[in-house]
Amino acid sequence: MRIGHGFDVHRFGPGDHLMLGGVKVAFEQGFVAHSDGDVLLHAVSDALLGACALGDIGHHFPDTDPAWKGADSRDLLRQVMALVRGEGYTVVNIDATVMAQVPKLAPFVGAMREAIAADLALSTGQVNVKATTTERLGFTGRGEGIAAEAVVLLGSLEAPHA
Ligand SMILES: Nc1ccn([C@@H]2O[C@H](COP(=O)(O)O)[C@@H](O)[C@H]2O)c(=O)n1
Ligand SMILES: C[C@@]1(CO)OP(=O)(O)OP(=O)(O)OC[C@H]1O
Repeated sequence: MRIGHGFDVHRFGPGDHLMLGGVKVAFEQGFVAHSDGDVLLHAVSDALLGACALGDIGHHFPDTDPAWKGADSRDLLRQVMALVRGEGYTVVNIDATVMAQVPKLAPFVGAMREAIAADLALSTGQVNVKATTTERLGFTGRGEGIAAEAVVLLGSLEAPHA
């Protein structure tokens, strides 16, 4: 078995929606990013890569490469999962936390879990997403951006729970 951890931050900038966990969330700002800025999927992707000692998404999809300009982070996540399978692993479970003072995310959490589960060929019971405000403290609390953290547990493709 292998464990992995991911963390990512994106600041708010001009825009009218956020992509979070593969879900479009209407908002008065967007994310500043090379890709669609989906900070939750980036944290999950980094956790998967971390569990396999394969570096991070900045290594695999550099923000200097025009190929990833405006990229759909669900595409990046699926590519990361292909790398994980190539190493002989599958996901046992994922737990993620989004730190966001705004917007209110509880109504979107179910759809985020479904999107992540679909991209990784998991059941929704293997994917948990949580949100917390950080109580108006720090950059997230001031509403300057959003942070996300994820941990994943991988098992071997032959015997996932061994
Ligand atoms: N952006 C957010 C942040 C939090 N929630 C939900 O509100 C509840 C209370 O949050 P705390 O900051 O006190 O941890 C919690 O259950 C979160 O799910 C949210 O929907 N959107
Ligand atoms: C996702 C990538 C793709 O170029 O760019 P960003 O959307 O800027 O996201 P970040 O987490 O800052 O860096 C990882 C990059 O690989």
